[in-house]
Amino acid sequence: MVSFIFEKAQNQFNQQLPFVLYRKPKEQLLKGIFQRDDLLHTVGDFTEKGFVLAPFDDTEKPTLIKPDEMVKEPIEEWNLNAVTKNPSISNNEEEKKGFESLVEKAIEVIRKKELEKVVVSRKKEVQVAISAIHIFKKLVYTYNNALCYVWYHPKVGVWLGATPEILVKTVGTSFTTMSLAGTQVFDENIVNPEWGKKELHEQQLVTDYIEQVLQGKTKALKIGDQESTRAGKLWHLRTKISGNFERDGLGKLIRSLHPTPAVCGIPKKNAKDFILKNENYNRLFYTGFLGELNFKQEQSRNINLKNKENSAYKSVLTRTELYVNLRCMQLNKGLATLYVGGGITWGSEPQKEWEETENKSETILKVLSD
Ligand SMILES: C=C(O[C@H]1C=CC=C(C(=O)O)[C@@H]1O)C(=O)O
Repeated sequence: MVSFIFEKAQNQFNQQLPFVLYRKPKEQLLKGIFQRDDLLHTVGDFTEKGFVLAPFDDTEKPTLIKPDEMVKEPIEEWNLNAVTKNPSISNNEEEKKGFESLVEKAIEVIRKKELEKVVVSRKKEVQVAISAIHIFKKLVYTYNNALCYVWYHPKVGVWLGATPEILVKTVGTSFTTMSLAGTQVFDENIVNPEWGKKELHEQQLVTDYIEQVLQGKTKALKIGDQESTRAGKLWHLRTKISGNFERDGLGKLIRSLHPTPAVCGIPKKNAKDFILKNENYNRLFYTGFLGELNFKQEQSRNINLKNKENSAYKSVLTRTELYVNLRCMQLNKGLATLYVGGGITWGSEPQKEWEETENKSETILKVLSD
């Protein structure tokens, strides 16, 4: 059976019109949002509705795909046999040396106490011979716990990814977010991974920072326990955080969270300055955020259990669900640019940080090959 959602996405590509296809973590439903014109819409005060894709640099405006048409379709068996050859990877010694010296520089600045933590990153280029939609299908099949997406705008290009990190989810005026940091390779013989001091400290810094920026701006703030969470072939440390925010305060909430120290650092301004000055490339949408902004959700509530006819009424709540854009890539005429990074603290070692970014790049590399 030909899938309507993929046919529609292909038509949008052919007509150079914006769209996004995505599958939320653990859901068996594909969603598509299609825009009828090719205008590059942006988000101003976060009261807009649509699918947002925001860059790392929070001084630049997020883009918005207008939901002129929204389609949902259950996930089916797709034919994924069309892959031709393995990607050729351009990794070389110079890239490794360059990244390790960036890490050394970051450690130096941390030792001078100008920064407590900074996330440094790099890009990696790979030639691929498969289409964006095919890569997206493989992401969906491979990563059940991630938000998988393919996003296209004729004035920006194609982005794809499978991210494990929530920036913020809101329903009405309640929100949940998470502090995610610390990485180790998944080993199927280990059920509960043990964490070293460096990782525990690195992740705690993120939790403390989020708690601090949300204190005073939100109510009923709850910080969960540190737990291990799996993202493909990796483990991360995570703490769930929840609370309530002011009505009309969504923009303020998002702006206080983004970019979190899981992708930028502490203090935020110094870390961002360090990144912009030293990384020597533009992160664009990597470590930005993406997802549904101000969607409507119908909620049924029982108000009188004795009287069945009047037992339920429906209220409509506004819902937002944004993810941090990690484990992602940009696709341009067969050239895939992958983006990977890691958090640097006092205990970091350049060689290990390089290996960590190599492991992170496997999330995407795995679906680019047979
Ligand atoms: C910056 C990335 O990951 C972040 C999220 C989880 C764990 C991280 C870490 O262990 O360094 C990073 O903070 C990336 O995947 O490119």
